[in-house]
Amino acid sequence: MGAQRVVIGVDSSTQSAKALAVDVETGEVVGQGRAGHTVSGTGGARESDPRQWWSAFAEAVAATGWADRAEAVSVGGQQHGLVTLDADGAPVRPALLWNDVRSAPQAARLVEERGAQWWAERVGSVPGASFTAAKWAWLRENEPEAAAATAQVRLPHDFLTERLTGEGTTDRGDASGTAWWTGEGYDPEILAALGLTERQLPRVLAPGEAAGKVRAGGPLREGALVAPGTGDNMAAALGLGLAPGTPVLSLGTSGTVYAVTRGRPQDPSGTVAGFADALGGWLPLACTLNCTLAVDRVAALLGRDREDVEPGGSAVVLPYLDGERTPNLPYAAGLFHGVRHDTTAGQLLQAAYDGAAYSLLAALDDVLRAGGEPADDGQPLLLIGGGARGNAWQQTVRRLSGRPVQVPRAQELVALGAAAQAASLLTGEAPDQVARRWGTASGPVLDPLPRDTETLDRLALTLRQAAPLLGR
Ligand SMILES: Nc1ncnc2c1ncn2[C@@H]1O[C@H](COP(=O)(O)OP(=O)(O)O)[C@@H](O)[C@H]1O
Ligand SMILES: O=C(CO)[C@@H](O)[C@H](O)COP(=O)(O)O
Repeated sequence: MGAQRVVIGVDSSTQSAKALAVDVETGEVVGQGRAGHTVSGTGGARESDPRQWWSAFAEAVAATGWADRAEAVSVGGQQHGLVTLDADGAPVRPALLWNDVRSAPQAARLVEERGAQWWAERVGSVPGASFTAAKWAWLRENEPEAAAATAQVRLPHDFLTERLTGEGTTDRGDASGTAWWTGEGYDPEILAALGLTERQLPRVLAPGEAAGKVRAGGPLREGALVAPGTGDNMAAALGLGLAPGTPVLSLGTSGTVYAVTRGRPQDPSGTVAGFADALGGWLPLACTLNCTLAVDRVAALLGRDREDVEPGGSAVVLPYLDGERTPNLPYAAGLFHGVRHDTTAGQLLQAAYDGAAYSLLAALDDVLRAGGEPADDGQPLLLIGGGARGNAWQQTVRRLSGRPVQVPRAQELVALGAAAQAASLLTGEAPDQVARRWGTASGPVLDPLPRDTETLDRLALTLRQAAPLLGR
């Protein structure tokens, strides 16, 4: 028998770095590690120090016990974040994260200048506040000295990959969240309008092309192969070995709903972002800013455990504590409505789950349609992310979707997808094929429940009627 071959996959997400050491042959997780990040900012601001991502990465990787032996590594990271580096490669300022909504006016201006249809056709997405282009426009306007000091612009996963290899690289999945990459290359017209040049951006690797090798002095074995990495949602799609048309709902800091599609999506309404996946296909996706953290915050305000929900009542909660992206309400705050004397704390908490799941489920068919895949209500919805472990989340999704829900036993699908990318460099297989061989998507399928149309209608009506309160 040959020696055991192990790779490391990392998820550098909003709240923490999570690393898995995985046996290439069997997919068995042989070691894991986790280290937290700090997100700072009040109001609409959300920032993190990229140097802290790097130390959390090193800590998480070391905790797997395989850092000095793993043959290859890959990094999946939170999408969109603007990392600005000076001429020496040091961060000019903290990174502006995907959920920083201060860039909402700049996003609105970008869309106003050229029209939503133009953006959807040109880059697949209508840029909202989360997109890197809007963040760069915010920086130029609000901190011109920082923009002027920026020699290189990176995304979170690019930053970590470059620290490993010394090469400025990215991949098509993460590049598609910038709003300055067309699906074929960087768009010179958009870059010129933003005062950026291609030389400031990383090289976009082809799917399966190695980013390089680990340099000496880092947290991993020198010479280990480094796979391209990608955005966290693209990595999770790889980690599930996702076939075209299978819908996924991810419940984490962000809520996302997406599918791999063969067709290039374009949604001029802006609800669905037309991302690329990490292979040669597409990943239409809708994303909310308020998901597990918002619901946990409501539970804490009510003094309840997160599982302590009760059915019934007339309360509606729109848990838009961070502003919201789907629907596009960056200036909104949370709203409690329909509360009566007999409303219980458990019903209010359930209403917060309902409000957080509502827009994601409402966007599910749009996601499939945008990529030209048929919507089939009988097909199981794959439920992943930290929230997927919670019973209240599972029951909420079953009740509001009316679909069968499959909960993969494997956790940390972003890190697993990154590990599959790393393994594919060693075996020559496609990364999604590796994940299918590892059986990462398998898990119990929960039967569908009758769709709770009464709650869905109440949420839709409240959203419409509350529009003046949720706008600017
Ligand atoms: N057993 C559980 N039940 C419900 N929610 C959970 C459970 N475990 C973790 N979570 C939620 O998962 C979230 C983290 O999910 P994760 O997918 O790791 O987030 P991210 O990758 O965005 O940092 C936490 O905010 C927490 O609310
Ligand atoms: O902005 C998006 C997708 O467009 C988010 O999904 C981020 O990629 C953050 O991911 P998590 O930290 O919640 O996993």
